[in-house]
Amino acid sequence: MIEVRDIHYARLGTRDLDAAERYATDIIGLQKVERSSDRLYLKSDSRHHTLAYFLGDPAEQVIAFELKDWSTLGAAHEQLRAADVPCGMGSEAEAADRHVEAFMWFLDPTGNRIELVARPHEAGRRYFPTRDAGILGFGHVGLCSTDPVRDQAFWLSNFNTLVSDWIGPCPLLRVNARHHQMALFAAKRKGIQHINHQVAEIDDIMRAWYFLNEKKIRIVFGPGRHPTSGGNFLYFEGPDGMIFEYSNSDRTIIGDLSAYKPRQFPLHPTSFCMWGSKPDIAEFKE
Ligand SMILES: O=C/C=C/C(C(=O)O)=C(/O)C(=O)O
Ligand SMILES: [Fe+2]
Repeated sequence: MIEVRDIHYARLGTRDLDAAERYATDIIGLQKVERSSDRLYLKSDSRHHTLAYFLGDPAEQVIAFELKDWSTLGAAHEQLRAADVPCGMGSEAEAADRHVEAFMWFLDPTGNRIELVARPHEAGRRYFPTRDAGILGFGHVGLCSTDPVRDQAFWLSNFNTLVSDWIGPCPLLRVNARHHQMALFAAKRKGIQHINHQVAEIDDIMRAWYFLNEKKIRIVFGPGRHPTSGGNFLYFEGPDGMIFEYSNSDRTIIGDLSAYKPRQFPLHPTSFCMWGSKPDIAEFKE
């Protein structure tokens, strides 16, 4: 069993780093920590970065989880290799590019590239953005899955992943006390379906709604409230069609974990928003 602590970063290819930088800093409210001709690192909390853009194909999208115990990296690689999962160890140069001491990569059954990182770098300075969006940190991703039942089995059998809730066949998965760090949404493609940043309160969601409308950013879902995590949310479109979400999903599952029962929600609009907001996101439609 591979034990991970939390989701750590997303890495996205883009053909236009300048546009990505403007959007990430001026619109989302992330802080630029480093920029070169082919890299952009953005931070949202105490870590060196939680989102990186590289000059390349926007279809290349990666998420990373931090291992609970850095010394299990070799064993994790061995476990996945023995299970015939496409995987490999990262080189020293690739680890330096990710600001981690070491890492490995693998492909989930849909073909999503996932990285497992050991000893990722903290920042010596706190997160200090130029736009105050109320961001508390990187929350979770929605990941596209061509078969959520198959991919759920992959995550449950290889990792310390637990189901918090389902919407139809799609699981919202946690690896720690927070409601979810990854949700698998049925799609015809691989890739990241949305990237979530947690914000402090509902006022941040509504302030963002006015701000994004003023900036003519396409809102694709919300403002609303998820019955699953209980969070208020707002989804909006970013560079290369990536969907970003703000939410204040503060539901935690602690104490006697065996007593928590994952809840099954039907594939119905009320399972996505309890207020009645309708998504303009393919994977959130019935
Ligand atoms: O509408 C489905 C999404 C639910 C939630 C939630 O419960 O917070 C998410 O944010 C998500 O899965 O991405
Ligand atoms: Fe989300």
